[in-house]
Amino acid sequence: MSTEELREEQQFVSGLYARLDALREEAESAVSASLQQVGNGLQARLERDVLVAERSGLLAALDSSENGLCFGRLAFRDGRDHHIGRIGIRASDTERTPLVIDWRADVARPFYLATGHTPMGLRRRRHITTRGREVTALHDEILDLDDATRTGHEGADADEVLLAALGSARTGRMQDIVQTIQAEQDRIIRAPHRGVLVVEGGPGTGKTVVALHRAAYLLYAHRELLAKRAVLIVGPNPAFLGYISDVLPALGETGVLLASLGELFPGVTATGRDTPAAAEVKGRAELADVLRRALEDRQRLPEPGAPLIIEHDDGDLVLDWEIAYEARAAARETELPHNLARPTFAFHVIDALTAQLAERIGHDPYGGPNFLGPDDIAQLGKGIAASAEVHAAIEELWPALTPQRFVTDYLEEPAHLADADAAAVRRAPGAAWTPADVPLLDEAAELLGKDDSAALARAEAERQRQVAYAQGVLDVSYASRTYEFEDKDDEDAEVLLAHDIMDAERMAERHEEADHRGAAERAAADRTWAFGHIIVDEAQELSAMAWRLLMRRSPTRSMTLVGDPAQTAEAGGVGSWADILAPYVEERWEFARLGVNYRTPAEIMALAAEVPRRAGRPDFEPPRSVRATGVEPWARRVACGALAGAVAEAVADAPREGRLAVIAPRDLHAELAVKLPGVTAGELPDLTRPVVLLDPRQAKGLEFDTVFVVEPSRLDVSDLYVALTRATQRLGLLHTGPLPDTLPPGLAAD
Ligand SMILES: Nc1ncnc2c1ncn2[C@@H]1O[C@H](COP(=O)(O)OP(=O)(O)OP(=O)(O)O)[C@@H](O)[C@H]1O
Repeated sequence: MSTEELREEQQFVSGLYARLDALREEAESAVSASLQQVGNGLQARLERDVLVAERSGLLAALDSSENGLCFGRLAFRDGRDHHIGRIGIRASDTERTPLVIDWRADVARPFYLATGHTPMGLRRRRHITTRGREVTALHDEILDLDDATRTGHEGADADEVLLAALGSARTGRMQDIVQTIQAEQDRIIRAPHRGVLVVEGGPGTGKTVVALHRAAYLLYAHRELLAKRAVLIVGPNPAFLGYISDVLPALGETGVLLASLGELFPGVTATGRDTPAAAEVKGRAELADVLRRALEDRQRLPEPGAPLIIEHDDGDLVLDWEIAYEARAAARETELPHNLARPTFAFHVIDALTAQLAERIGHDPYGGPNFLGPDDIAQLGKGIAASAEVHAAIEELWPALTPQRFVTDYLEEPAHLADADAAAVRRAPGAAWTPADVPLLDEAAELLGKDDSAALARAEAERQRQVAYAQGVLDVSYASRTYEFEDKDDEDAEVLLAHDIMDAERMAERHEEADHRGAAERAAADRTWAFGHIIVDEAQELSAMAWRLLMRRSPTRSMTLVGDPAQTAEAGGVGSWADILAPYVEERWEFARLGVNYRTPAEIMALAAEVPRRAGRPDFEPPRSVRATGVEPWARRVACGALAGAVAEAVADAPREGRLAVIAPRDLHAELAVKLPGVTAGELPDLTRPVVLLDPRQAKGLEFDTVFVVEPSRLDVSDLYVALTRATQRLGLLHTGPLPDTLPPGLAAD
């Protein structure tokens, strides 16, 4: 009986792959045919571009669905029967019957949420396990206890599929979890996209993976908006972003920008590192005010009685305190950013100097009216406005500044800070930018403002061009027919049909929306881009200044923030969600908690939980581990000079499967690396290699089958907690001195 079920399921899945192949072939030949098309004129070009863009996006989605295309099946009590997969696919018949439903569609929801208690209309839920295109196993859960039919695939343990996924060897890249999303995670993934949602959870509770699936879900449910405005995912560092970078493409989504804070100021690469003290000072909210005052300092006046003397063909001009003061007051009164207020300052200075010169040249010694007429004065003014010397004087008093110039000058001579703080942030000329500098640059860019009238004019011209371009397509009905390979609850399927689109303006917008990757790329290059949704991982690490930057990128405050205050490492990290959010949304934010640890086995978590408990939080409750392995963590004390050798020995003895990390203080890396042939280390380690050497900060957010923590007594509380919670199977500690007080005495030797 069970083989019969398996055979039937295989037949269905094979048919599905045949349909996938056919769709792929169609899309491929449509792309190559249109690329060969050498039509002339706007209409032909548009026809080709629309097709190529749409079919290329379709192809990418189809390609990404090759593995695990179909992984579930729902049998409803009312007779409906749906297969669930990575994407929705319809048959080629005239009704375009849905063959498989996208996991994000509402109708797929019982796959994740239904329980024996709340069956959501289900009779049976089936997990389909595949290897390539072959169906290897079925797991059925009976949700309607009155239903006596049995398939022979009823599992004794409903979590079998989940446990298999969790116990499998790591690859160095995060995988998607569409097949095993848990109910508490599903609720977060599908939460409404408006407003701010905070997701808190301990290590391994799936915060990162849930955030990524939420991005995929939001792009599906609100594609109109989000494909155009793009989704931003902020992670702690580039290595981490590399680790998670496969998940969204595997879910068929590319309209997402992954970036660390240090990458959020276009044109700046933050490769430097701050001391903890410098990062803390730079992250304080008061820095916004400090920079504002520092900029006011750059709006200078000559000393009273010591005016600037400007050489001029018609005699020296005197730019004194009074003239500069009046000009500065007028410029400040505009309340425009510094660079945009500069023309007002310049205008007043030039005006005053012109009056000065006119007074001198046209002066009637006999007390009569000035000899010069308005035309003569205008002529004089032109001469002054064109004078390089006058410009230099204006530049000295009210310089045109770039954010880079201003922040560089500020950090070389920090003002408005206590001496110790100023000493912490002072930087040497030519030093590299650090991630904590990026919010300062962004703040500076706001204070300085940019004259973007030329860019706006260009954008408008481009829009007009797109509209004209789209006009051509309205007659091209075939060319703009695109595939709906997805069912998306039918009523608002994502179909772009030219003949549905009534005016060229709207068509131009639609064309722009279809360019998902384009939106993410455009966003990456535009400091003022307003994202459709922002997801922040390790949100507890961000400083007050970093939040200011992110909130500017999210004027609609559509955000998901995930984090774990117990893992806060950065001194500048903000303590509570309420403190972070109050300035921006007051109390209007939602909170969700994830309470199950899917990564760390119970044995390891029991040890890790001791760290916060012994560090002053005796009531600390870690997330509950979903599995135990029976393997206890161990500690090995070795003689001082024997540490690297002992680590190498432990690595050599460890099981080969999966990935292994040695987590050690940075200054030990050189001596450890020598003893670990083939190890990967440095700023951007290749996490797919079998053995990786990391410092605790780099290990944040990552996971490995086996972890060795070296010299735990040298790690502070949160770094130690993070390091201990990275293993999915085995944990060992290697140390030369006594273990820290934050670990229980009598930890088993291996
Ligand atoms: N429902 C699930 N099915 C399968 N695997 C899951 C599920 N939920 C989480 N996982 C796995 O658990 C591991 C931990 O997830 P993730 O890294 O997202 O946790 P986290 O809360 O961000 O952890 P940390 O705070 O320690 O970085 C990952 O391997 C993830 O794929």
